[in-house]
Amino acid sequence: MVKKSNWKSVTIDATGNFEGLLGIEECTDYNISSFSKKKYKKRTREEDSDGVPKKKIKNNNAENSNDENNKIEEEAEKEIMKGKKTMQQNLKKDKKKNNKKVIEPLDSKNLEESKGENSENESEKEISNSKKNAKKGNKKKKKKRGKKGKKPVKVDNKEDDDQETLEKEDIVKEEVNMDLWNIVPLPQPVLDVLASKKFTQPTEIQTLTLPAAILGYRDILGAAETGSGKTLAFGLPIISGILRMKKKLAEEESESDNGMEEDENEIELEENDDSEAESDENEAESEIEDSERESENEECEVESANEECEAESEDNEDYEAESDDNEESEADENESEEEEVENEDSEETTNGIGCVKVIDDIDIPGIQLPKKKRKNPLYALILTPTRELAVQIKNHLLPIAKSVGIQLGVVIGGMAAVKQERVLSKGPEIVIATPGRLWETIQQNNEHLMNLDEIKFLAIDETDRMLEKGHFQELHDILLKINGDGSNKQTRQNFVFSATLTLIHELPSHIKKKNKWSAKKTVEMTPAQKLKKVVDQLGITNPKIVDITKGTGTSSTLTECKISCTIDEKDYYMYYFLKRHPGRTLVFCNSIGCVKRLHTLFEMLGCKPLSLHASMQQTQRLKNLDRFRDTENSVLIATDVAARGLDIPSVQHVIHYQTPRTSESYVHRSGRTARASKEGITILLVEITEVHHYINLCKTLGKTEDIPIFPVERKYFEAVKERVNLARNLDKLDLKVRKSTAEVGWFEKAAKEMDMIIDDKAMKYDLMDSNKLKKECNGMRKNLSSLLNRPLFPDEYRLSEVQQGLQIKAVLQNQMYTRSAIDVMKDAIVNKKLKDQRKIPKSMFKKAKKEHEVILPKQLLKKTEDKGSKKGKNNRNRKKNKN
Ligand SMILES: Nc1ncnc2c1ncn2[C@@H]1O[C@H](COP(=O)(O)OP(=O)(O)OP(=O)(O)O)[C@@H](O)[C@H]1O
Repeated sequence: MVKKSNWKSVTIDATGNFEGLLGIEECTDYNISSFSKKKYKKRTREEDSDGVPKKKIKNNNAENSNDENNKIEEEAEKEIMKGKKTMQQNLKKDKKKNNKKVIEPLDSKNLEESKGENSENESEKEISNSKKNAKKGNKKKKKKRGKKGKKPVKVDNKEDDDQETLEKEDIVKEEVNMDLWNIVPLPQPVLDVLASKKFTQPTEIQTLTLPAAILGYRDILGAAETGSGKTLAFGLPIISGILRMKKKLAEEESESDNGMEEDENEIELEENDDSEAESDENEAESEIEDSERESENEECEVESANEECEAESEDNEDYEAESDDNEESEADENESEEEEVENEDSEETTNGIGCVKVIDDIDIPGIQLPKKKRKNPLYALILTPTRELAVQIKNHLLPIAKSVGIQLGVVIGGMAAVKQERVLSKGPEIVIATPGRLWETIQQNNEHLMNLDEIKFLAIDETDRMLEKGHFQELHDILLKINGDGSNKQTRQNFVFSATLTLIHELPSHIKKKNKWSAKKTVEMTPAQKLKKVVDQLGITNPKIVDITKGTGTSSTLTECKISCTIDEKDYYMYYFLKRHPGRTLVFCNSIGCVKRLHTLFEMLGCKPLSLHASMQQTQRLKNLDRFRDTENSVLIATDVAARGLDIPSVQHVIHYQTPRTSESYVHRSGRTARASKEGITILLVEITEVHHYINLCKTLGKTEDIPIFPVERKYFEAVKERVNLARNLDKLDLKVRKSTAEVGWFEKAAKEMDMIIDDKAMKYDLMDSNKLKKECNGMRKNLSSLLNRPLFPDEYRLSEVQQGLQIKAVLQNQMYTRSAIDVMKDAIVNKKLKDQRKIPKSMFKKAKKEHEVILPKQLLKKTEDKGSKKGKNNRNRKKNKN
């Protein structure tokens, strides 16, 4: 565009009809500049502030300048020739940006046009961005502020609240000392995210694995207790690795671009015979411009990546069709806006200097055009056994990835195919997936998953579960695909993590028996052999093995206990526990049927339980998990789908309603509490048929002592039983009512369809039965609700008095009432130990005394002897007195 201009009047030296012509002016001094993004921004802002619509300005300009353009063009041609090189380089950059567009041979006019094209493209982006921004309104503004705040730059003349945010964030930064993360070089934005989460230092597993993974690029086999931070132990190396790769790729690209530029420059030099000094100047100029543009483009890319990430996170969090529609309609709106903007721009450019002719996909001999820019390749794949875990890992890594412009995508069962397609079409660098859906998507030839054998990072969370025989056949297929012909194996970094990676089972009794008689004996695996098997299955070479599980896999902050009972009593104990020790409680069952039964029963008992199992709808599964997370005293009854990896903050209690079949299951279920150094308690309900599972479990986990028994106050048990029994009966009756109503309904319907005449009497009896049952059911429901309204524990009586105003009592009783299960159990353990100590036989004490006599210094011994003699004298005196 023409930037600065001076106009001089020109005398007309010609004959002809000049009616209506006032005079001609010549532009004598002007500059032509390319349309930089920042300048454009400024311009649009000015226009906006004038309150004049953009389109109008463009048209007016066009009218005024139409007749002037010819002259300007002539003069401009000279100037343009000077800046030809600069233009060419700008052109190249723009071609790279728009990659599908090829500019016609580089004569001066086209250069001019290309300039217009440059500005057009940039302005197109700008306008569409600004429109989008305007639409997003305050939300977007807030986000931008956040971004600005992250940069430790002092900004003057900012809005007050901007400054405030900066100051606040600076304060936060000052408070959080992140020096302990210096073991590895992490980008500042990543450290900022970690600081905001108050992760002031790496956990043990992170300390032991991050340097080898990030600095040594080693494969990692990590076994650490549940809740110890394994996700970041593989997440951070993957993110920082991708960043490094992207940076390297960008450097290589810019190098090859420079090479190409040089070649083209040489051709130019031959053509134009420009002076050396001039070309140097232009080169320098163009370099500066290029670098400016590049940095702008980078910013732009990162921003858009971030936006996409955000959108995606929303996508993934919400599986509802409703939101789908909204998103789609929003996308449509944006598209139409962009179209509008395109039209505006084309009007502008055709009227002004930048007249552009664009031909798609034409190769110009002698000019090597940049390859069509490929969408982000897939760098990393994270595989998990459950959908919830995949979503959780995404949520855990998202803020970190987002801070450095890396996108994450989730591929899990239960997700709508359209949504799945959309997620992958964005080209996320990291895909987190469950094996089943991933394999399905691969088989549908999804473009983003085509080059799985070229991925640079592979993480398998809960690996032992994933590689178990009979599970996840798809995983083996996926691994075959990833390993391909084996050529990329060496360049891929692998992460294998689990809390039970090195847990070894005792041989089952039937194999032991078999071993007795057969010559071919099955030998128990050692942890090393188990790891080797994993390494072989995955095709990993020379991994760094870190095992800090200390044989158990459970956290040291976990308090374990059990309740031995009959199968019938399990409901009583569970109800007692939930009522006596309110708190976020996760109850595990071995089957979906059991989950369903307990859900109905405890719903009737007013415990408002949530449930989670594999045959539920994915939306409901995630909703229930969220509710459980958000409600303080909530109860989630689940199968083992919730056992692995789920990180729900502040789960206080885990109840194993049924003894888990494997020790791995016990470890992972129990690991939902006592996470990240917090305390938690796990209670195992063991009935007689489960004892052998319990014994196996203790053996595998290397327990030398029986798991201690949780103390239950028996005095409340009658009231507990009464309620639970009533609820059970109600449940049974309710089922009967539903059955009979369904039967009557079915009979009537079938008779109608078959045009049968029904015996009214028989029908009447059926209906009477059904109504009678309903009445009975309602009566029982009333009884139960009045029972439930009464306090179960005496403390509760006093609590209700408290509600009437006795506040001092409230404090005391509240303390009594909410006494935590952990405290109760800890007290019980201590008391039991004290009792056991008292139980030590006298002979043991004598022996101990003898040992002490050897160790104790002579002086002390004398004192104790003196005391003993004094005591002896006193005793003798007492006896004498008595006599
Ligand atoms: N460096 C850290 N400092 C403090 N907390 C951390 C740190 N790293 C991770 N955490 C937190 O610890 C909790 C457990 O982390 P994570 O889910 O990664 O554990 P895990 O070892 O994978 O557990 P599981 O074996 O059950 O899957 C999370 O809430 C996470 O935010």
